[in-house]
Amino acid sequence: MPDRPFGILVLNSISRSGLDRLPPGSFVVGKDIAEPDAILVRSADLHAMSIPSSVLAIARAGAGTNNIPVKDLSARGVPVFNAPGGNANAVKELVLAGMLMAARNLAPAQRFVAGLQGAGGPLEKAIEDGKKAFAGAELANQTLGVIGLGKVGCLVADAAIKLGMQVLGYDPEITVDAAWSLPSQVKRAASVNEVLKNATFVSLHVPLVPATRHLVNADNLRLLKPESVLLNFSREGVVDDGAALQALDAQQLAWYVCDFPHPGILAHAKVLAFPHLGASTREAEDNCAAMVADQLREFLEHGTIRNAVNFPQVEMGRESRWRVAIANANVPNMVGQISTALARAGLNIHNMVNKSRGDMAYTLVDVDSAVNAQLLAEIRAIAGVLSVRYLPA
Ligand SMILES: NC(=O)c1ccc[n+]([C@@H]2O[C@H](COP(=O)([O-])OP(=O)(O)OC[C@H]3O[C@@H](n4cnc5c(N)ncnc54)[C@H](O)[C@@H]3O)[C@@H](O)[C@H]2O)c1
Ligand SMILES: O=C(O)CC[C@@H](O)C(=O)O
Repeated sequence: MPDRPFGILVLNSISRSGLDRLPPGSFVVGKDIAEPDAILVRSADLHAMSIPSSVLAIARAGAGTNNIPVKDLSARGVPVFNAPGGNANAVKELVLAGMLMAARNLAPAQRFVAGLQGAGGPLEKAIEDGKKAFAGAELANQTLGVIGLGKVGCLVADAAIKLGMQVLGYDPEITVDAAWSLPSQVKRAASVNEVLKNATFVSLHVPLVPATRHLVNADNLRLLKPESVLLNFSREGVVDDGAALQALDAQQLAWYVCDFPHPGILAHAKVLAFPHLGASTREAEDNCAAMVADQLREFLEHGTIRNAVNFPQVEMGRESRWRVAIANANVPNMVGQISTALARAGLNIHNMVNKSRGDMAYTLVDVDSAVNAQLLAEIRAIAGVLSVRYLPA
């Protein structure tokens, strides 16, 4: 353990039930930590800030990591943790709310009723005369297209099936676990276009990456039926919002439900915009904060990597007091060079694990005696080694 507590810089409001998992003796947690060992964040834009060289890990208390410069951090050997599934139920419930709000015209209906305040005349008559304008449609038997069948998309698909909807799903990289968790009634689409052509409700649940920017755009919005509802709980940028507004104006689209408001869409009568509210429930905030706090603590204290978006899962039970954690490029002979350096220093390897994912690899080595600063410097100097940490228990 280090001779001082780990410093954790907190950049957004993070649930206490997560922060309380970082005990005061071992961690100093706050908004003003000068040289933090780690950063805990929700939606704050880390692209806009210079991340101090002291930072060993970033933990995102949520799913999306597009607000974090993951590539740059990978090059520094810094893992970026997130909380897969921690807020999925919260998002699912808001998607259902969005579908119902659109299908039943609830926002204009509510505005109509609020407008009756002080209008004079018999309220009952005004209500009965006015309600015709807000008659809607039921969800049952309609088709929902789900684009992105990860943690959120699978729950949305499942809930829609339970509501009696038909579900058409598209995800070219669906995981085996996600495929197993989907109800058998979900039909598989071969493309975004197939979903747009056949669904009346289309809900997006993909990360924002270069390949998903403007996934829904002027070209493919034309495929929608005029009564369609598009729901974007993914990210601003996944839909070309200008094209969505044009589709609304041209009556090629009935509603655009969006969790990422910006000046261009705020005032449109057919936009239902929420203030990035998908994950804002007590339960989701607690889940995500607890998950990332545990992952951060395990990493800082033992080098364990669980749920990093840029590193493999690496866990090794601790059987010796002396552990070295090495992040390195996934190139040949890294393990050979690390073991040779340890052997040259007369250290016996007690246990070792090395895993890779894409360009990144990570090695945990437990040795039978203490490691000195010179050996750590030698390992650090091996070409391809990105970071080295000594973690004596
Ligand atoms: N509104 C909110 O508050 C809120 C909350 C949680 C997540 N999100 C957003 O939703 C996204 C999804 O969350 P999740 O927890 O389900 O993530 P996830 O990683 O579990 O699922 C994402 C899925 O998208 C799929 N995918 C990637 N590219 C695709 C493409 N081109 N076409 C179709 N599918 C594609 C992946 O294969 C994966 O299965 C997050 O990245 C985040 O941006 C928003
Ligand atoms: O932290 C939040 O409120 C939003 C999180 C959400 O966008 C996510 O990607 O998990």
